[in-house]
Amino acid sequence: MELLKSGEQPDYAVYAKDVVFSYDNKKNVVDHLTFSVKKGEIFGLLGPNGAGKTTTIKLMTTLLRPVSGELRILGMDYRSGNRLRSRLGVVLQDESFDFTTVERALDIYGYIWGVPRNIRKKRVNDLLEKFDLYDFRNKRMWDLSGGQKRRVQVAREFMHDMDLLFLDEPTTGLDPISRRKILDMIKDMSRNGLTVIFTTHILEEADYVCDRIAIMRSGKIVAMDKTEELKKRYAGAKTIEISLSKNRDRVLSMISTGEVSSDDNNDIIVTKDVNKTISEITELIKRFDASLEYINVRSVSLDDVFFNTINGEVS
Ligand SMILES: Nc1ncnc2c1ncn2[C@@H]1O[C@H](COP(=O)(O)OP(=O)(O)OP(=O)(O)O)[C@@H](O)[C@H]1O
Repeated sequence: MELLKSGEQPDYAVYAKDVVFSYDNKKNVVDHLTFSVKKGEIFGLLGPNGAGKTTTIKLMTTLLRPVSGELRILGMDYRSGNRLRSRLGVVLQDESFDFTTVERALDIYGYIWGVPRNIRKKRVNDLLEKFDLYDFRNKRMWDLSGGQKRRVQVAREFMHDMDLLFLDEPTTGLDPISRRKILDMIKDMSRNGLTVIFTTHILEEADYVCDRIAIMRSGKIVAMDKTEELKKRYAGAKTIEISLSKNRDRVLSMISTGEVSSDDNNDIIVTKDVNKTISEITELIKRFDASLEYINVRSVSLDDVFFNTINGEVS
C-alpha cells in the first residue's frame, strides 16, 4: 500500500495510520485502520452492515475523535477545527432542514457557510436545475418523498466550496435516473479536482464511479485496490451460481476447486476451471444423494469479489 511519511502528504486528501476508535472502550469499531486517499480520487468504502463505514466517515469529518493513531485530512491534523471543517462537505444518512422549503433550505446552508447573498442566489438556481428540484422549490422538505429529500441533502453540500466531499450512502432511496445523475455529478466534480469518499451497498454504483475501493469488515480493511485490479484478481475466473435442495451443506463443504460463498439466499462458487468444478459438483451430488435445483455459470462481477471478501477469501 502506498503511504507517505507523516507530515509529507501534499497529494493526499486523507492519510490514516493505525486509527482506532471505540464507542464503549471495549470493542474497537475501527480497528487499526491504515489507508490513504489521493486528491481528486473517488474512493468507495464498502462493507456489510456494522462494518464501521459510517464511523470511519465520522472520524474523517471530525465528528468523532480517534482513540489512537494518526489522521490527517487535507494535510491537516484532525484536531484543526474550523480551518479543516470549512474545506469539507458531508452528507450523512439522516438530518435535513425539514421545517422549510427546498429553496430556502439550500439558501440557509449557503448562509451558514458564509456564501455572499448574490452568489447564493445563483448557486441555488443552478442546483435546483442540476438536481431536478426546480418544480418542488417551494415545497416544504417534510412534504417531499425520501428520494427527493436525499437529492436536496446532496445538492445543498454544493452550496459551499470544498476540497473533500463525504457521502454516506448518497443514493439511498433514489430512482435509477436520479441515482445516475448524482453519480455523474460526482464524476464531473472529481474531474474538476474534488476528492470524494463515499459509502454504498450498491456494487454496480461503486464499479461505475470509484477509482479505488476499500472493503471493510469488523472495523478493518480486508481488501483495497483500484476497482479494475480487484476484478482482475479474478480475471479468467467464472462464477457458478448453484441451488441445492437436499444435502446442500455437505456438498458445498467438500468443494475444493473453487471459492464457495454463501448467505441465506445465495450460494456461489468462484472458480478458474469451470469444467473441473462442475465435474466435482456432479460427483459430490451423486456421492451425497443431493438434489440440484438450479445451476448457472457467469462472469465474475464486483458483487462476487465483495461477497468473497466479506466471507474471508480474498487476501
Ligand atoms: N453511536 C453509537 N454508539 C454505539 N455504537 C455504535 C454507534 N454507532 C455505531 N455503533 C456500532 O458501531 C459499529 C459500526 O457501525 P457503523 O455505523 O460505523 O457501520 P456501517 O458499516 O456504516 O454500517 P451500515 O452499513 O449499516 O450503515 C456497529 O456495531 C454499530 O452498532
